[in-house]
Amino acid sequence: MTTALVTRLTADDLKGLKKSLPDWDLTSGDTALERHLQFKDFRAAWAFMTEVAHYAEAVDHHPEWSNVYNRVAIHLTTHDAKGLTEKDLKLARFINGAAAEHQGDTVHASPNHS
Ligand SMILES: C[C@H](O)[C@H](O)[C@H]1CNC2=NC(N)=NC(=O)C2=N1
Repeated sequence: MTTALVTRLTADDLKGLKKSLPDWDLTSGDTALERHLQFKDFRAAWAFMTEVAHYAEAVDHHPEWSNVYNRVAIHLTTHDAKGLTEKDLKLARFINGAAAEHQGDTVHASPNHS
C-alpha cells in the first residue's frame, strides 16, 4: 500500500491544476475533477471507456462516469481519502492520453448539450 498516494492534495496542489490539467474542472467543493468528452459515435466512446477500464482495474482506482451514446462524463475522486489525491491526477493524465488516441473521434463537450 502506498500511503503517500492516499494523502489529499494540498490547496497549493489544487491551484496548479488549472494549468496542469486544463481540460478538467474542479468540482464538489474541490474534492473532485470532471471532464466531459464527446466522440464520433457510441463505438468510439465505448472503445475509450474500455481502455480506461483496463487501466483502472490495473491500478485499482476507478472513475465515476456515465455514458450516453457518444458522450462520456467523468468524475474523479478518491473515496478512501474523501477528496483528490495523486491517484486522481494519474488517472486524469491517463484519460487525457486515451482521449487523445481517439482524437479524430473526440470533440469538446459541454455537460448541458446533447
Ligand atoms: C478495496 C479497493 O482497493 C478500494 O475500494 C479502491 C477501489 N477503487 C477506488 N477508486 C476510487 N476512485 N477511489 C477509491 O478510494 C478506490 N478505492
